[in-house]
Amino acid sequence: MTSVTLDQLRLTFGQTRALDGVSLTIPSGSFVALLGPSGCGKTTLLRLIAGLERPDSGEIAIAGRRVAGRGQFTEPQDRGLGMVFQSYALWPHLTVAGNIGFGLNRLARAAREERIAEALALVGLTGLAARKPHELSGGQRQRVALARSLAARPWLLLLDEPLANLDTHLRQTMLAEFRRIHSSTGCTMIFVTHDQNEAMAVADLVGVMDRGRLEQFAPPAALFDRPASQMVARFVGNGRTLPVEVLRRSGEICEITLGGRVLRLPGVAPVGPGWLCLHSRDLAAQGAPGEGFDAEVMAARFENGFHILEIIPDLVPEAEPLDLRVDRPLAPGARIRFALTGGWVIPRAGDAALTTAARPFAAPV
Ligand SMILES: Nc1ncnc2c1ncn2[C@@H]1O[C@H](COP(=O)(O)OP(=O)(O)OP(=O)(O)O)[C@@H](O)[C@H]1O
Repeated sequence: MTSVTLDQLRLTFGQTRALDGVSLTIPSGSFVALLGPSGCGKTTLLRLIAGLERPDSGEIAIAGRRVAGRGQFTEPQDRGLGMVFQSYALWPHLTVAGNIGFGLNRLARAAREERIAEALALVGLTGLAARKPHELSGGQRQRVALARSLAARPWLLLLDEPLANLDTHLRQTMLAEFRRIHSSTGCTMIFVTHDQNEAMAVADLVGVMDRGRLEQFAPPAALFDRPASQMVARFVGNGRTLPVEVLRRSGEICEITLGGRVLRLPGVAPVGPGWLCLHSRDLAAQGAPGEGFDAEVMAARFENGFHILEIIPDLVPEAEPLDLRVDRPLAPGARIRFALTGGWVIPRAGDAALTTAARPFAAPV
């Protein structure tokens, strides 16, 4: 079976530290997304696994066999993997069948045709074998590129932003296809994307990267529920972090002060400075006087069928606005009261200098 183990991978291009000590174990048969802002090192990591780059230091093992590190290097074609890129790179003069069978010359004709038919069926293109790439839609071309990789029956498939050139509707269709192909082939898939909705929709496990480092590797829900760092808390789901003081911790409940108020919320921070990580689902509009927090409405927007208010709590005036879902919009300047219904408290060690008003990460495209 095909697990992938990365141990302390480092790679520098000139002055740029593209990867800065990444360690990760990708279980055999899993569907993993590598996610992070532009330039965080996702593609570099994928290229290292593929063998298209050599690490400065660290090791890579595929299916328990070392392919890079300690003086060893296995060429890409000998790693038993398939790759699908953003650009489909199909041969324009070959038919769909010709493109898919291109790398299968070592097989006898009958076996090759069987593989082509099998790959076409896997991606739902049976019947289009005789077409040329220019006679296909963008989505169909992407499927041919996928079929070409699958025809070699790889145990490890690397996908580098494979949906970047497709429109929203086609992306959704292809995401469903990836999941279906993953469950029917059982191969390990590693998918690079900067679009977190895409990552969350397809992957069993998501690796969030930032500035060449792996911040967290966890199932999608855990990135929301239990972010490991301020970066993950803010990047995933457009989260916010508020500075708090942790007074006491008992198991996974932290007693904190937020703007002078004492609260008990889930978390794992030791006594001392902490971040309270919040998403809009952790806030509820609440009318009861004397309870909750007072806030001022800064802006309102309509998103995915909900009215969202951007509010600044009176107790934390320096905070970046929090998102609050409401039934009806309120004008900027209006007052509102809200309750905290959840959140996750993490330590503020090391990044205490970061302000809560730090620039938000770019929204997913
Ligand atoms: N061949 C190269 N030569 C010089 N610098 C490089 C090279 N490849 C990558 N880099 C730099 O390494 C860093 C990581 O790049 P990488 O392409 O891995 O990021 P990424 O997370 O995939 O970004 P994006 O989402 O924009 O594709 C970036 O700062 C990039 O400019």
